[in-house]
Amino acid sequence: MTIVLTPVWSNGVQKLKVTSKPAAPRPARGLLPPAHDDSVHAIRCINQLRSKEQGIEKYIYLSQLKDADPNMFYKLCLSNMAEITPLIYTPTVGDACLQFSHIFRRPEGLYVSIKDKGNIGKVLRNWPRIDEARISVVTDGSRILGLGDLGVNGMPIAIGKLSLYVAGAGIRPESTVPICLDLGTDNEKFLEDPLYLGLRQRRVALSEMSEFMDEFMREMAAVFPKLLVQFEDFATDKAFAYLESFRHRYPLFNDDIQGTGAVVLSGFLNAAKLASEASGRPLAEHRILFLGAGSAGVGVGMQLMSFFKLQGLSTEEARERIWLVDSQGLIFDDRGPMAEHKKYFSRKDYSGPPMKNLTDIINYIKPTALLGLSTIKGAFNQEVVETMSALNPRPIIFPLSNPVRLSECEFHDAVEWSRGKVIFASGSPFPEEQFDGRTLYPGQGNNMYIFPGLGLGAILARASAVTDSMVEASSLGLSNALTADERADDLVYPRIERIREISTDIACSVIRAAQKAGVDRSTDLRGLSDAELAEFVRSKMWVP
Ligand SMILES: NC(=O)C1=CN([C@@H]2O[C@H](COP(=O)(O)OP(=O)(O)OC[C@H]3O[C@@H](n4cnc5c(N)ncnc54)[C@H](O)[C@@H]3O)[C@@H](O)[C@H]2O)C=CC1
Ligand SMILES: CC(=O)C(=O)O
Ligand SMILES: [Mg+2]
Repeated sequence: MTIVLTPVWSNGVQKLKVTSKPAAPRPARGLLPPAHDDSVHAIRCINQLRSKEQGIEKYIYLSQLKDADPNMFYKLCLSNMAEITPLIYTPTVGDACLQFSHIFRRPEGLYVSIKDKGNIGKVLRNWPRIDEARISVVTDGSRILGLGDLGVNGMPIAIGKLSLYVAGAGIRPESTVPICLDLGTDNEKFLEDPLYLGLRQRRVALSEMSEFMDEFMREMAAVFPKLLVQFEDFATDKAFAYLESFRHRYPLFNDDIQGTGAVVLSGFLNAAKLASEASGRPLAEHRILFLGAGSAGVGVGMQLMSFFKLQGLSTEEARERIWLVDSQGLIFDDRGPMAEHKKYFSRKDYSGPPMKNLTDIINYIKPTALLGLSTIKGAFNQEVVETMSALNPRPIIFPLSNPVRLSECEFHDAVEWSRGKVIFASGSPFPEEQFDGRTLYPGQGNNMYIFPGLGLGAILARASAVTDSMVEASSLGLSNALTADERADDLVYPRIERIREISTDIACSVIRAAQKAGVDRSTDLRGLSDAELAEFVRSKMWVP
């Protein structure tokens, strides 16, 4: 027997009903080989996975295993997080997206295209598990990782993120809804590919897309009243526009802007302490330079304002400690017209000639931290890392672009060029390195640490909106989750194997923030002590 706590709703207030249910039935006698045993089968499955050489073959195997035997798939994920996450998520999911129309075997998720405009509700109602739906990752495929416009081939990113919701936060598999919106693609290669699975047309105009998005969100709320929406990998202008237009009307967040902001703030809080211990400079004196000023760069910049405010700086003082560089160089007012989202961090204190060379910019700003969200492979070259190392006893260098092949810098190089001093976190994983007889560990500054716990907290609180305070709480929850052992190894993020524990901490912080903001509709959770709340969160996690 399994004990089940079911939330029941009465007059908008949630109560818990305790019931028990029998364990899942075994297949009838004769339908499994005589010596079949689940624990041995787990070994068989991991051996089959490891026998495949290419990442994409492993991805296909895991995708089929998930379809055939979701329990075993998630069991393997949970017991081999460090090995399997890079296969179902970045970097391998990037290859899966690029090749999606060629490796496609079976439909998974929901496709809503511009041809459905006017009938979107009807399409959504075709989803087979409407009542169970709690979390949807929605992409329009217009900026998948750093790989650009992949159109409907972006579906694997929604699927991969949702697999991490299940593995990392115990969201029930049947509660997840991957959605890919097909509004056309400007990817020439795909438009000419006879196997491409999306509409063979260019992206529609922004005005038409906005009408589509209004209808889509309205129908989502009507068809799935308990659903939280995560916007994923929309091109930057749309990412900002749709977050702003919908976040006050529906429970939703943008992972690239807010999730990435939260994960980097968290790692930065820990990294800055290590760097300040080495330099003796106060935390408030950190200076942060970004290469890349898109949804991720600006989203992280906005969230890092909290780092300085936590040190007692005013909003204006916080903003002055952040510099942004885009493809045209340092962003400053006198440079001329610029996209709306870049204006907030545009410098008013520089009016010289355009400054493009990254080393020159570093020598001018003297940053303590260099963050990459530019999609430019190798942009943090030897000269850049050495310049940062000459300025700082422990330079903070976070090449955060995905997937691995677009990373601004590899961990091995960063360690060598900084003579082992670098404090490093990257968007996609790198192996640990030996230097001077010590083992050095790279952090993975990826929103995968945040969204499972943020989503779980928002779902359990039945939040009517995802507030800035909830996003910040997820970040602080993560930065406080480091154990003494992890701190002793100079880690800035916890080990991924502890993801469920971390997601519990994050979810609790998010629920408390939702309560404070008054957006929680599960008001009975307000009366729980912190220990009871953590127990409640754990009890809600699905276990394969
Ligand atoms: N680690 C993580 O958790 C996350 C990482 N990312 C990664 O961040 C990257 C950027 O994403 P978005 O901001 O949404 O994309 P985007 O395309 O909007 O932004 C890229 C930015 O880099 C700048 N850039 C391009 N070439 C440059 C050059 N040569 N020198 C300097 N700047 C240059 C562009 O001007 C733009 O400001 C992607 O690789 C994405 O995978 C995004 C979200 C989360
Ligand atoms: C990690 C992620 O969300 C991205 O690279 O877009
Ligand atoms: Mg993303």
